[in-house]
Amino acid sequence: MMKIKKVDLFLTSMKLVQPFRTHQETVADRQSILVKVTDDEGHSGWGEVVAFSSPWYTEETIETAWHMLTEFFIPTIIQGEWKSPREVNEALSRWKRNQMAKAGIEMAVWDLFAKRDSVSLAEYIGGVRKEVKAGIVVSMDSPERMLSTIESRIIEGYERIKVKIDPTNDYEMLKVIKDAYPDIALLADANSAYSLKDVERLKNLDSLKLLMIEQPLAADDIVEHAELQKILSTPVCLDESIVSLHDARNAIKLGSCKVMSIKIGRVGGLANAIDIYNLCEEHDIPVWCGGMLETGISRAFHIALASLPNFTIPGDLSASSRYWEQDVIIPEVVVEHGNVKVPEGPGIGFKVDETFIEQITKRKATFHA
Ligand SMILES: O=C(O)CCC(=O)c1ccccc1C(=O)O
Ligand SMILES: [Mg+2]
Repeated sequence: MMKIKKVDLFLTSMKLVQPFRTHQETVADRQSILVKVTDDEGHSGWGEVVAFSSPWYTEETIETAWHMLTEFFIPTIIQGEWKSPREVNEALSRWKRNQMAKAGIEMAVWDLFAKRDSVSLAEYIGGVRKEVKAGIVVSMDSPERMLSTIESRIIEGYERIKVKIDPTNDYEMLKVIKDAYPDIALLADANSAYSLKDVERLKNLDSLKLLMIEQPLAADDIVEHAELQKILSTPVCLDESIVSLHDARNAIKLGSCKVMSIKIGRVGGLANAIDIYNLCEEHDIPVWCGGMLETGISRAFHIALASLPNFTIPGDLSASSRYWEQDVIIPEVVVEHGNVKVPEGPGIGFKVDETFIEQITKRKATFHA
């Protein structure tokens, strides 16, 4: 049994080393909500809300998440006695959606349980890999600048490259990259920039033999994605469309994708992420682990998740230094020979730098049982 005695919220702001550009939004200053839960024995666990300041990726924002946490989710979990992180996830499921806000606190509870039991989070969830494959995302830019960024990343050891595309910047830019690096594992993420009207444009990308195309259509275009996948030989990967196990089930049933990206925040927590992972394994759908321009806390969770055996495709797992001058964890995440080591220490396996967190905190709140 676990009694949660205290919850601390830190609304932080960190400058990205480079602004991150998609067709919808440019992120330069990254706000996050870092969540610390403490039990009655003095153990504590950390989680992170990966919503953005504006609702460009999903409908949540940092402020809606703050509201949900303070008014509903913290009061729901701070009074009970919990047998497992899953039980906390189920208690939160009585409230609708708001997946990233839920995930932020649910993750902290997973870290807390693993720390109390003195096992690494990876081991706690059945992870087997000692290291996981890294991957890099190159934000939208001119083809020349994207090519030179890709060159540096390849030198740093990344073997899988993802680029952002939209209808004004797709085939030609991808062709330039493919011609320069014919052997690189290349995928394109459209973040819903297309509709079925663009089917010829998308079909034209088939000749590039991309690893996959990520989220070409809108988040709720689950039926349209199935139509598109029938026409394309390139595998479709869903990102924004999958925010629950139910969504994953529908997508598989309809044939809306051949690959799925799993992000703990997007799907409302680690328990849901594991459920989606298991469902995909049952249906031979390869999965990979996404990223959210997150701090080291959420990244640590994604590293633990990616240590499960069926994460066969390198994810958006990059070094801390690709995003931040300084990360909130010690040591920071590093990529060596294209891999990230899965930490073996208890819980997330990184020390959380609370002194640094205090420095970047814009708003703080503490809740007692
Ligand atoms: O490097 C990362 O953290 C992932 C970059 C990325 O593509 C992304 C970042 C934030 C939100 C959505 C996405 C996405 O996968 O669509
Ligand atoms: Mg994506």
